[in-house]
Amino acid sequence: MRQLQLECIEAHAEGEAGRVVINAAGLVQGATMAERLAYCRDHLDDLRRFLLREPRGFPGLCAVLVLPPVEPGSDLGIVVLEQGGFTPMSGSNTICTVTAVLESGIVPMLEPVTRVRIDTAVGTVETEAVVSGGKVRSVTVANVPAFVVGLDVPLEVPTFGTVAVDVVFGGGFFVQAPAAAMGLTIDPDRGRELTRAGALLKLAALEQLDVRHPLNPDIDAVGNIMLHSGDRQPGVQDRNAVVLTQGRLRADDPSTWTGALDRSPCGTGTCGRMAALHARGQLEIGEKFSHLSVIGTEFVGELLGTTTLGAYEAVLPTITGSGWVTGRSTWVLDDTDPFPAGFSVGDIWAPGL
Ligand SMILES: O=C(O)[C@H]1NCC[C@@H]1O
Repeated sequence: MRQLQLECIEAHAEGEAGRVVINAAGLVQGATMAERLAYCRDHLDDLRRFLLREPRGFPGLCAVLVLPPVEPGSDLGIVVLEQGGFTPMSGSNTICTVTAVLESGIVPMLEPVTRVRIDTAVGTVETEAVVSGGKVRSVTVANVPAFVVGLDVPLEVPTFGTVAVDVVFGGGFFVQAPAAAMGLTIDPDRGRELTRAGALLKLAALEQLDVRHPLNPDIDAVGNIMLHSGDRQPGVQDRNAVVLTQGRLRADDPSTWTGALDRSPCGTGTCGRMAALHARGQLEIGEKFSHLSVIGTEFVGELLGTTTLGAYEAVLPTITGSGWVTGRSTWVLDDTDPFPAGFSVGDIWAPGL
Protein backbone atom coordinates (compact mmCIF):
# COMPACT_ATOMS: atom_id res chain seq x y z
CA MET A 1 0.00 0.00 0.00
CA ARG A 2 1.32 3.48 -0.82
CA GLN A 3 1.36 5.93 2.10
CA LEU A 4 3.14 8.85 0.54
CA GLN A 5 3.19 10.23 -2.97
CA LEU A 6 5.33 13.27 -3.79
CA GLU A 7 4.91 15.03 -7.12
CA CYS A 8 8.12 16.69 -8.26
CA ILE A 9 9.62 18.72 -11.04
CA GLU A 10 13.26 17.79 -11.38
CA ALA A 11 15.58 20.65 -12.29
CA HIS A 12 19.11 21.93 -12.05
CA ALA A 13 20.59 25.39 -11.75
CA GLU A 14 24.06 25.71 -13.25
CA GLY A 15 24.56 21.98 -12.63
CA GLU A 16 23.19 21.76 -9.08
CA ALA A 17 20.17 19.46 -8.98
CA GLY A 18 17.02 20.63 -7.18
CA ARG A 19 13.98 18.36 -6.81
CA VAL A 20 11.02 20.73 -6.60
CA VAL A 21 8.16 19.14 -4.64
CA ILE A 22 4.88 20.69 -5.74
CA ASN A 23 2.31 18.87 -3.58
CA ALA A 24 3.87 19.23 -0.12
CA ALA A 25 1.55 21.96 1.24
CA GLY A 26 -0.49 19.54 3.35
CA LEU A 27 2.60 18.09 5.00
CA VAL A 28 3.92 21.28 6.62
CA GLN A 29 2.35 23.19 9.49
CA GLY A 30 3.05 26.78 10.61
CA ALA A 31 1.66 30.26 10.11
CA THR A 32 5.05 31.83 9.29
CA MET A 33 7.94 30.52 7.21
CA ALA A 34 10.09 30.38 10.37
CA GLU A 35 7.47 28.15 12.02
CA ARG A 36 7.30 26.00 8.90
CA LEU A 37 11.09 25.57 8.77
CA ALA A 38 11.07 24.63 12.48
CA TYR A 39 8.20 22.18 11.82
CA CYS A 40 10.18 20.54 9.00
CA ARG A 41 13.26 20.22 11.21
CA ASP A 42 11.23 18.71 14.05
CA HIS A 43 8.87 16.43 12.12
CA LEU A 44 9.96 15.86 8.52
CA ASP A 45 13.59 14.77 8.67
CA ASP A 46 12.69 11.29 7.43
CA LEU A 47 10.92 12.89 4.47
CA ARG A 48 14.12 14.85 3.70
CA ARG A 49 16.16 11.65 3.78
CA PHE A 50 13.48 9.83 1.75
CA LEU A 51 13.93 12.39 -1.04
CA LEU A 52 17.69 12.99 -0.94
CA ARG A 53 19.28 9.66 -0.09
CA GLU A 54 19.52 6.39 -1.90
CA PRO A 55 17.64 4.63 -3.39
CA ARG A 56 15.64 7.72 -4.50
CA GLY A 57 18.26 10.44 -4.25
CA PHE A 58 21.99 10.91 -4.59
CA PRO A 59 24.68 12.91 -2.74
CA GLY A 60 24.63 15.88 -5.14
CA LEU A 61 20.88 16.42 -4.77
CA CYS A 62 18.89 19.12 -2.96
CA ALA A 63 15.11 19.52 -2.87
CA VAL A 64 12.56 22.25 -2.24
CA LEU A 65 9.10 22.13 -0.69
CA VAL A 66 6.88 24.62 -2.53
CA LEU A 67 4.37 25.97 -0.01
CA PRO A 68 1.61 28.59 -0.06
CA PRO A 69 2.87 32.15 0.54
CA VAL A 70 2.48 33.78 3.95
CA GLU A 71 3.08 37.43 3.02
CA PRO A 72 0.58 39.50 1.02
CA GLY A 73 1.76 39.82 -2.57
CA SER A 74 4.00 36.75 -2.48
CA ASP A 75 3.51 33.88 -4.92
CA LEU A 76 4.83 31.01 -2.83
CA GLY A 77 7.01 29.99 0.09
CA ILE A 78 9.93 27.59 0.09
CA VAL A 79 11.74 25.37 2.54
CA VAL A 80 15.01 23.92 1.23
CA LEU A 81 16.21 20.36 1.84
CA GLU A 82 19.96 19.78 1.77
CA GLN A 83 21.97 16.68 2.67
CA GLY A 84 22.90 18.32 5.97
CA GLY A 85 19.39 19.35 6.97
CA PHE A 86 16.59 21.79 6.21
CA THR A 87 17.73 25.32 5.34
CA PRO A 88 15.87 28.62 4.95
CA MET A 89 17.23 29.76 1.58
CA SER A 90 19.24 28.61 -1.39
CA GLY A 91 20.22 30.37 -4.60
CA SER A 92 20.38 27.33 -6.87
CA ASN A 93 17.18 25.89 -5.42
CA THR A 94 15.36 29.22 -5.83
CA ILE A 95 16.40 29.28 -9.50
CA CYS A 96 15.23 25.65 -9.90
CA THR A 97 11.91 26.54 -8.24
CA VAL A 98 11.24 29.65 -10.34
CA THR A 99 12.14 27.79 -13.54
CA ALA A 100 9.93 24.83 -12.55
CA VAL A 101 6.83 26.77 -11.46
CA LEU A 102 6.91 29.00 -14.55
CA GLU A 103 7.61 26.31 -17.15
CA SER A 104 4.94 24.04 -15.62
CA GLY A 105 2.33 26.83 -15.49
CA ILE A 106 1.93 26.68 -11.68
CA VAL A 107 2.72 30.41 -11.73
CA PRO A 108 1.66 32.18 -14.95
CA MET A 109 4.55 33.10 -17.24
CA LEU A 110 4.59 36.61 -18.68
CA GLU A 111 7.07 37.43 -21.45
CA PRO A 112 9.59 39.01 -21.51
CA VAL A 113 9.96 39.18 -17.70
CA THR A 114 8.03 37.44 -14.91
CA ARG A 115 8.46 38.42 -11.29
CA VAL A 116 8.02 35.70 -8.67
CA ARG A 117 8.01 36.70 -5.00
CA ILE A 118 9.06 33.97 -2.59
CA ASP A 119 8.74 33.81 1.21
CA THR A 120 11.52 32.15 3.18
CA ALA A 121 12.30 31.72 6.88
CA VAL A 122 14.85 34.56 6.65
CA GLY A 123 12.73 37.02 4.65
CA THR A 124 11.02 37.52 1.32
CA VAL A 125 13.01 37.18 -1.88
CA GLU A 126 12.13 38.91 -5.15
CA THR A 127 13.02 37.10 -8.34
CA GLU A 128 12.91 38.19 -11.94
CA ALA A 129 12.83 35.58 -14.69
CA VAL A 130 13.71 36.47 -18.27
CA VAL A 131 11.40 34.36 -20.42
CA SER A 132 10.97 33.80 -24.14
CA GLY A 133 9.38 31.11 -26.26
CA GLY A 134 7.78 29.55 -23.18
CA LYS A 135 11.18 29.00 -21.56
CA VAL A 136 12.90 30.60 -18.61
CA ARG A 137 16.25 31.88 -19.88
CA SER A 138 17.68 33.24 -16.65
CA VAL A 139 16.60 34.11 -13.12
CA THR A 140 17.84 37.00 -11.00
CA VAL A 141 17.35 36.47 -7.27
CA ALA A 142 17.30 39.57 -5.06
CA ASN A 143 18.32 37.71 -1.96
CA VAL A 144 17.76 38.57 1.69
CA PRO A 145 20.39 40.92 3.21
CA ALA A 146 23.87 39.42 3.55
CA PHE A 147 26.34 40.36 6.26
CA VAL A 148 29.73 39.67 7.76
CA VAL A 149 29.99 38.19 11.25
CA GLY A 150 33.79 38.27 11.22
CA LEU A 151 36.75 38.52 8.83
CA ASP A 152 39.93 36.50 9.28
CA VAL A 153 38.58 34.68 12.33
CA PRO A 154 41.13 32.08 13.52
CA LEU A 155 39.70 28.54 13.57
CA GLU A 156 41.56 25.56 14.96
CA VAL A 157 40.92 22.95 12.30
CA PRO A 158 41.69 19.27 12.98
CA THR A 159 44.73 18.09 10.97
CA PHE A 160 45.19 21.57 9.37
CA GLY A 161 45.95 23.78 12.39
CA THR A 162 44.92 27.45 12.54
CA VAL A 163 43.06 28.73 9.48
CA ALA A 164 41.83 32.35 9.13
CA VAL A 165 38.24 32.27 7.87
CA ASP A 166 35.48 34.72 7.05
CA VAL A 167 32.18 34.05 8.80
CA VAL A 168 29.31 35.42 6.73
CA PHE A 169 25.58 35.14 6.17
CA GLY A 170 24.17 35.03 2.63
CA GLY A 171 20.88 33.22 3.21
CA GLY A 172 22.59 30.71 5.51
CA PHE A 173 25.74 31.01 7.61
CA PHE A 174 29.01 30.12 5.88
CA VAL A 175 32.62 29.77 6.83
CA GLN A 176 34.71 30.84 3.84
CA ALA A 177 38.46 30.48 3.33
CA PRO A 178 40.90 30.57 0.43
CA ALA A 179 41.45 27.06 -0.91
CA ALA A 180 45.17 27.88 -0.93
CA ALA A 181 45.08 28.26 2.87
CA MET A 182 44.28 24.53 3.00
CA GLY A 183 46.91 23.67 0.36
CA LEU A 184 44.18 23.10 -2.26
CA THR A 185 43.06 24.34 -5.65
CA ILE A 186 39.47 24.57 -6.89
CA ASP A 187 39.55 21.72 -9.29
CA PRO A 188 37.02 18.86 -9.71
CA ASP A 189 39.94 16.41 -9.62
CA ARG A 190 40.58 17.49 -6.04
CA GLY A 191 36.96 16.99 -4.99
CA ARG A 192 37.75 14.40 -2.35
CA GLU A 193 40.34 16.63 -0.66
CA LEU A 194 38.07 19.69 -0.91
CA THR A 195 35.18 17.88 0.78
CA ARG A 196 37.46 16.55 3.52
CA ALA A 197 38.83 20.04 4.20
CA GLY A 198 35.29 21.47 4.16
CA ALA A 199 34.02 18.88 6.60
CA LEU A 200 36.91 19.57 8.99
CA LEU A 201 36.31 23.34 8.73
CA LYS A 202 32.65 22.75 9.53
CA LEU A 203 33.49 20.59 12.54
CA ALA A 204 35.71 23.39 13.83
CA ALA A 205 33.05 26.02 13.09
CA LEU A 206 30.33 24.11 14.93
CA GLU A 207 32.56 23.78 17.98
CA GLN A 208 34.15 27.24 18.02
CA LEU A 209 31.75 29.79 16.49
CA ASP A 210 28.54 31.35 17.80
CA VAL A 211 26.26 32.71 15.10
CA ARG A 212 22.62 33.76 15.22
CA HIS A 213 20.44 35.46 12.62
CA PRO A 214 19.04 38.74 14.01
CA LEU A 215 15.52 38.08 12.66
CA ASN A 216 15.30 34.32 13.18
CA PRO A 217 17.11 33.00 16.28
CA ASP A 218 16.58 29.42 15.09
CA ILE A 219 19.17 30.09 12.37
CA ASP A 220 22.11 29.61 14.69
CA ALA A 221 24.75 27.41 13.09
CA VAL A 222 27.20 27.44 10.21
CA GLY A 223 25.66 25.37 7.43
CA ASN A 224 28.03 25.15 4.48
CA ILE A 225 31.69 25.82 3.82
CA MET A 226 33.13 27.74 0.87
CA LEU A 227 36.69 27.38 -0.34
CA HIS A 228 37.44 30.18 -2.77
CA SER A 229 40.13 31.62 -4.99
CA GLY A 230 41.21 34.28 -2.49
CA ASP A 231 41.63 38.04 -2.83
CA ARG A 232 40.30 39.54 -6.05
CA GLN A 233 43.03 40.30 -8.54
CA PRO A 234 42.77 41.93 -11.95
CA GLY A 235 42.62 39.28 -14.65
CA VAL A 236 41.99 36.42 -12.21
CA GLN A 237 38.60 34.69 -12.41
CA ASP A 238 36.87 34.25 -9.04
CA ARG A 239 35.96 30.63 -8.34
CA ASN A 240 34.68 28.60 -5.43
CA ALA A 241 33.84 25.15 -4.21
CA VAL A 242 31.11 24.87 -1.58
CA VAL A 243 31.13 21.77 0.57
CA LEU A 244 27.74 20.38 1.59
CA THR A 245 28.19 17.94 4.45
CA GLN A 246 25.95 15.18 5.66
CA GLY A 247 23.94 15.69 8.84
CA ARG A 248 26.34 14.31 11.40
CA LEU A 249 30.07 15.04 11.61
CA ARG A 250 32.27 13.55 14.29
CA ALA A 251 35.77 14.70 15.18
CA ASP A 252 36.72 11.16 16.23
CA ASP A 253 35.42 9.43 13.09
CA PRO A 254 37.32 10.17 9.87
CA SER A 255 34.66 8.32 7.85
CA THR A 256 32.37 11.33 8.49
CA TRP A 257 34.91 13.86 7.11
CA THR A 258 33.28 13.98 3.74
CA GLY A 259 30.57 15.76 1.78
CA ALA A 260 29.47 16.72 -1.72
CA LEU A 261 30.51 19.81 -3.65
CA ASP A 262 27.86 22.23 -4.85
CA ARG A 263 27.86 21.87 -8.63
CA SER A 264 26.62 25.46 -8.98
CA PRO A 265 28.61 28.49 -7.79
CA CYS A 266 26.30 28.50 -4.70
CA GLY A 267 23.97 31.49 -4.63
CA THR A 268 23.84 31.94 -0.86
CA GLY A 269 27.59 31.41 -0.58
CA THR A 270 28.20 33.92 -3.37
CA CYS A 271 26.03 36.48 -1.54
CA GLY A 272 28.03 35.92 1.65
CA ARG A 273 31.28 36.15 -0.33
CA MET A 274 30.17 39.46 -1.85
CA ALA A 275 29.44 40.79 1.66
CA ALA A 276 32.98 39.84 2.72
CA LEU A 277 34.57 41.31 -0.43
CA HIS A 278 32.63 44.55 0.07
CA ALA A 279 33.81 44.71 3.69
CA ARG A 280 37.39 44.19 2.43
CA GLY A 281 37.05 47.00 -0.11
CA GLN A 282 37.29 44.56 -3.03
CA LEU A 283 33.73 44.86 -4.42
CA GLU A 284 31.81 48.08 -5.00
CA ILE A 285 28.06 48.54 -4.87
CA GLY A 286 26.81 48.06 -8.45
CA GLU A 287 29.90 46.15 -9.62
CA LYS A 288 29.29 42.81 -11.36
CA PHE A 289 30.86 39.76 -9.71
CA SER A 290 31.34 36.68 -11.87
CA HIS A 291 31.71 33.58 -9.72
CA LEU A 292 32.47 30.15 -11.19
CA SER A 293 31.67 26.79 -9.65
CA VAL A 294 34.01 23.82 -9.39
CA ILE A 295 32.59 22.59 -12.74
CA GLY A 296 32.97 26.00 -14.38
CA THR A 297 29.34 27.19 -14.33
CA GLU A 298 28.63 30.82 -13.48
CA PHE A 299 26.48 33.01 -11.27
CA VAL A 300 26.79 36.75 -11.79
CA GLY A 301 26.33 38.62 -8.55
CA GLU A 302 25.82 42.29 -7.79
CA LEU A 303 25.31 44.34 -4.65
CA LEU A 304 22.40 46.74 -5.03
CA GLY A 305 22.98 48.73 -1.83
CA THR A 306 23.47 48.56 1.89
CA THR A 307 21.15 48.25 4.87
CA THR A 308 21.29 47.28 8.50
CA LEU A 309 20.00 44.06 10.02
CA GLY A 310 19.92 44.08 13.81
CA ALA A 311 23.43 45.04 14.83
CA TYR A 312 24.92 44.13 11.44
CA GLU A 313 25.82 46.36 8.51
CA ALA A 314 24.42 44.38 5.59
CA VAL A 315 24.44 44.42 1.79
CA LEU A 316 21.59 43.74 -0.65
CA PRO A 317 22.88 41.04 -3.00
CA THR A 318 21.52 39.66 -6.25
CA ILE A 319 22.65 36.63 -8.19
CA THR A 320 21.74 35.69 -11.75
CA GLY A 321 21.92 32.23 -13.25
CA SER A 322 19.95 29.76 -15.31
CA GLY A 323 17.95 26.67 -14.49
CA TRP A 324 16.68 23.81 -16.61
CA VAL A 325 13.86 21.33 -16.02
CA THR A 326 15.20 17.78 -16.35
CA GLY A 327 12.09 15.71 -15.69
CA ARG A 328 8.90 15.01 -13.79
CA SER A 329 8.74 12.43 -11.06
CA THR A 330 6.36 10.86 -8.57
CA TRP A 331 8.10 9.42 -5.53
CA VAL A 332 6.14 6.90 -3.51
CA LEU A 333 6.66 5.03 -0.27
CA ASP A 334 5.40 1.50 -0.18
CA ASP A 335 4.79 0.56 3.45
CA THR A 336 6.81 -2.63 2.98
CA ASP A 337 9.87 -0.70 1.72
CA PRO A 338 12.72 -1.30 4.20
CA PHE A 339 14.26 2.12 3.47
CA PRO A 340 11.61 4.77 4.18
CA ALA A 341 14.34 7.26 5.16
CA GLY A 342 16.91 6.09 2.62
CA PHE A 343 20.43 4.99 3.43
CA SER A 344 24.05 5.89 2.71
CA VAL A 345 27.04 3.65 2.03
CA GLY A 346 30.66 4.33 2.82
CA ASP A 347 31.80 4.05 -0.80
CA ILE A 348 30.81 7.70 -1.31
CA TRP A 349 29.40 8.88 2.03
CA ALA A 350 29.95 8.03 5.63
CA PRO A 351 27.93 4.84 6.08
CA GLY A 352 24.64 4.79 7.91
CA LEU A 353 24.34 8.53 8.55
O1 LIG B 1 22.96 28.04 -4.34
C1 LIG B 1 22.89 27.82 -3.14
O2 LIG B 1 22.67 28.71 -2.32
C2 LIG B 1 23.04 26.41 -2.70
N1 LIG B 1 23.28 25.40 -3.68
C3 LIG B 1 23.13 24.12 -2.97
C4 LIG B 1 23.38 24.45 -1.55
C5 LIG B 1 23.11 25.92 -1.35
O3 LIG B 1 21.89 26.08 -0.73
